[in-house]
Parts: sequence; structure tokens; C-alpha cells
Amino acid sequence: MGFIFERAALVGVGMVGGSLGRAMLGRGLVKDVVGIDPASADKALELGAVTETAATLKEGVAHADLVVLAAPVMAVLELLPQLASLLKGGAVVTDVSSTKAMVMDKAAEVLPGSVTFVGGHPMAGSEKDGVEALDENLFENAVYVLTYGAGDSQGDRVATLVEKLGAVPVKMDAGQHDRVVASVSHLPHMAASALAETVAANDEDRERIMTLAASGFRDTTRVAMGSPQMWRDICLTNQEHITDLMDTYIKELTEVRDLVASGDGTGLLEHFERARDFRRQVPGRGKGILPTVYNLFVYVPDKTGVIGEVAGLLGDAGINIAEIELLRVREEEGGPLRLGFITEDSLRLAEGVLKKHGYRTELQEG
Ligand SMILES: NC(=O)c1ccc[n+]([C@@H]2O[C@H](COP(=O)([O-])OP(=O)(O)OC[C@H]3O[C@@H](n4cnc5c(N)ncnc54)[C@H](O)[C@@H]3O)[C@@H](O)[C@H]2O)c1
Ligand SMILES: O=C(O)C(=O)C[C@]1(C(=O)O)C=C[C@@H](O)C=C1
Repeated sequence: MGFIFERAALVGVGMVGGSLGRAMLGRGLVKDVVGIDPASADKALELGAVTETAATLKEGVAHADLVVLAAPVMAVLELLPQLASLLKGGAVVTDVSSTKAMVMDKAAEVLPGSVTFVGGHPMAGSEKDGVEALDENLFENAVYVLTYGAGDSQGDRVATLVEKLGAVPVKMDAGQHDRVVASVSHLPHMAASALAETVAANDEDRERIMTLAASGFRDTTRVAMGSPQMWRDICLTNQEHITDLMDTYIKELTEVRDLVASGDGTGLLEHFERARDFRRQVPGRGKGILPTVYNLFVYVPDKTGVIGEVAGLLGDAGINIAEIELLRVREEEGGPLRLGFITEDSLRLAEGVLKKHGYRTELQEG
């Protein structure tokens, strides 16, 4: 397969940039990747996320035919004007920023007509930051939003790159993107961080809180562990949509608070039923536009190296594991390991291999 771009420059090589660099190189989609990031370019080179580093933007982007901006959004807004006079004619510039309207406007304002800007936002990530947290499979089966005009062949070229990364490109207008992510990504972060702060304020019970915090608290606050700088920048570049939704959320919380205060059991039941109905409709994998994952549950004992052993057996048999998750482990008892496969054939093959080696397995199409 030929390269989609010969030479890519990554400006910002943190968790997302590093994942992208490794994924593009690993899949043979680009020939070289130059990393420009004073804080992490050397580490990125060590981790194989880039093939070379550059100390300045000028040196880094001079010969690049793809430039990916993967720094926090406010930095991206500052980088765009600096890049304008440094880019090679015909270069394609894209980003991975969590907000799109301000970035698209800035790109249109400052970039020369000889280059094309294609907005990008992979809907994949985690609460971890820094290049050490890179994951070359981050984009597999993830929705990847792209913002570009109809008939823009460079936009289609970036969409091909995204597809070859294993992601699902979804074309969307910047304003619509920002409104939707404010609901499904930014408001959840505001809620999670406020929830964490509310609980943290309870000094008296602090120790017992740490002991009792189970999956409810963990599930609803995981994202509060995300990079403060990234979330500050998201808030500063999507203010209106976030504050509108927070107003609605505060109203909703007040209504629920009043139901609790007045002991309105019927009202509470109705509230929880409506919330549950909606939450149940949010598609898991295989029900929305993302491909089905075929799940195999493997019961593993609580012993060191068991996950490596299972992965090794499947790897030796040439079977690709798309997802791996350890569900519950009780000390000395072990627990189920969920393995996700993209094809039913891989699922059946994996089942055969593991059974042959004495593992108890259970199938489920998820
Ligand atoms: N973390 C996620 O889940 C996620 C998911 C999708 C998109 N994003 C977006 O991706 C971007 C990067 O996020 P991340 O999670 O990789 O953060 P990160 O903190 O891991 O990486 C950001 C990197 O940018 C570098 N940087 C900052 N300013 C720079 C500059 N002027 N020039 C060069 N490098 C610079 C930092 O040194 C750091 O290494 C952000 O815009 C974020 O909104 C994040
Ligand atoms: O999974 C997480 O921890 C994330 O915060 C990822 C998440 C999201 O909200 O889904 C966060 C911001 C990015 O713009 C895209 C993805």
C-alpha cells in the first residue's frame, strides 16, 4: 500500500499526537513523522511515535505535506498564525482539537490559499495525558469528526487516512460539532469535576469516603482525572454551548433536589425512569455506526501473568484482539476477562484455542 502522505509533522506530541504518530507509522500511512514539541519530542522518538524531531516550527513543517496540530486548543489558535508563512505550498493542515468553530475560523483567517485546512476531532481518548500514555490502537473503531467543504479532495484524502487508522470518519459542520460535544463530552466533564469537588469538600468523612468509593463514584467521575489544561482550553473555546447546557443542568438538578426534599416518590420514579430510558438508548458498540464487537468471556485465575498468557496464546495463533477488559477479580478466585473481536471468525478461533488450553469460556455478541 502506498503512503497517503509522505512526510507528516506533528505539532504537539502528547497522548493524542503520540497515538496518531505511532498509528500512522505502524500502518504504513506516512513515510516520516517529524515531532515538534519542546516537552515531549525526544520521548516520542524513543517510543516510536515520530521518526525525527525538530527544535523549531520552521524546520519541522518546511517539507511536510501533512501538518497535524495536536496541542491543547488555545495553543492551536496561537500556532495557526505562526505556521502561515512556514508551510509548504499544497500542504494539508489538520488538527485533533476538541472544539472546532474557533479553530476553523482562525485557520480560514490566517492560512494562505496555497494550503488546505481540514478540521479533525477523534472521539476517542482517555483521562491520561502525555506521550507515555499513547495508544496506537486509540482510533480503532472510534468516530472521527472531520470538518471540510463539499468537493474538497484534500478533505477526502484525510478521511481516507482516518479510515485506514481503523476509525469511522463523520463529516460535520463546526458549529453543529461544538453543540453536540458540549452535550456528550463537555457537560459530563463539568458534572464530573463538580461532583468530585463536592465530595472532596467533605473533610470529616474523607477516609471513609476513600474506602467506600465504589463503581458508582468511579464511573461518574473518571473523566475528572483528565488534563486540567486541556479542559480549561475546551471551556474557553466553547463557552456559549457549555454555559447554556450548564444552565439547563443546574435547573434539572434543582428540580430533582426539590423532588427529594418534598419526598415526592412518584416524581422521583418518573425522573429516574426517563433518565434510564434515555441512557439505555445510547448505543453501545455494534448498535450505532460503529462495527459490532464479538465478545468472548474467559474465566481466568488470580495469578500473575495470566492476561499475558491469554493474549500470547491468541497472538501465536495470529488472532487479533480488538478489546480487552478485566471485569471483576476477587483475590484468589480470579474473574472474567472480556475479549472483543471484530469478526465472528476470530471469536470462534479464539474460543477454540483457549478451550484447548483448558480455559473456561462463554460467548456473547455485544
Ligand atoms: N485527551 C483526550 O481524550 C482527547 C481526545 C480527543 C482530542 N483531544 C484533543 O487533542 C489535543 C491534545 O490532547 P492530549 O490529550 O494529547 O494532550 P497532552 O497534554 O497529552 O498533549 C499535548 C501536547 O502538546 C504540547 N504542546 C503544547 N503547546 C505546544 C506548542 N505551542 N507547540 C508544540 N507542542 C505544544 C505539550 O507539550 C503536550 O506534549 C487537545 O487539543 C485535546 O483537546 C484530546
Ligand atoms: O474518555 C475520556 O476520558 C475522554 O475524556 C474522552 C473524550 C470524551 O469526552 O469522550 C474527551 C475529550 C475529547 O475531545 C474526546 C473524547
